[in-house]
Amino acid sequence: MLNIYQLKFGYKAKQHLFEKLDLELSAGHIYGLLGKNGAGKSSLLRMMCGLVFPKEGSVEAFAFNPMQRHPAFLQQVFFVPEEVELPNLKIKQFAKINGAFYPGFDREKFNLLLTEFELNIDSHIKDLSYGQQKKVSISFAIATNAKLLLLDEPTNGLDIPSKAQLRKILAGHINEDSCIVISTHQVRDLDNLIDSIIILENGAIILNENTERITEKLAFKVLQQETSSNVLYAEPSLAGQLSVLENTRNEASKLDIELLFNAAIENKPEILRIFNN
Ligand SMILES: Nc1ncnc2c1ncn2[C@@H]1O[C@H](COP(=O)(O)OP(=O)(O)OP(=O)(O)O)[C@@H](O)[C@H]1O
Repeated sequence: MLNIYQLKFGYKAKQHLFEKLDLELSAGHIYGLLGKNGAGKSSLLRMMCGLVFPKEGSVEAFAFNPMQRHPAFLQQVFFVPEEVELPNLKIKQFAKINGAFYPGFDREKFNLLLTEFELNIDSHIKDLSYGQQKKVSISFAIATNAKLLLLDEPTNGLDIPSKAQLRKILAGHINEDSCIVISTHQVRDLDNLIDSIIILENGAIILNENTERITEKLAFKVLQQETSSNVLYAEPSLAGQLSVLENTRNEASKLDIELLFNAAIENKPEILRIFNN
């Protein structure tokens, strides 16, 4: 679906945000893109849809080079930025004008999603709250049926019931021809939705694995003390030490994305060793 090879990129001539970054995304998956503030998550999403260009290396998305901004490519990709900016129109006018650009745009689906988010298609966008505008943007993005859906912090600004609705909607939207990449710090909002985790750190991808393989290789446990030599990372909690261990005994455990992220940042060499074995 998308291949990034040996990517070098920076906004300034001598400062590189990415160095030799490789990434492969497959259709049928919902990826969670994680990284610290400033790691370059939004920049990477922008690169995937051809809004910024690499200095070296290549990006290929379903046989297109996003840099060329070919209409047939742009019709198949949709990026929802963290801060949405919608035009001063009624929702229905917005959908009519912009939907024309996307051959796969499904008006009925758009109406349905608006209803699920309790929005009225006759409302004027300028009368909506920030969270409501975000819902319009996400609904439109999903209704385009784009192959590649890129969402930057989609749950920011959404109220608690809407986060659950968004999870349900995205889970129902994914199919074997499409791929969703969600950049987020709010990992708990997307728990049980994301099926693959990408961690971006220091200009490179240090982890790109599906959740099954992660729990095959790692165990997430609450320990009363750090007794096991397999502990890769631990942090205190009221219940005990929240710990990430190498899963040498094939134990079943539930993935804790936040803990995984902290383990990957704090103990990168060991995490790399385990997944590259
Ligand atoms: N248009 C721009 N011009 C110059 N520098 C930029 C631009 N956009 C982003 N940057 C810089 O690139 C770096 C990565 O920014 P980016 O927004 O991609 O990171 P991020 O991982 O999405 O961060 P956050 O989690 O804080 O949203 C930051 O140091 C930022 O200041």
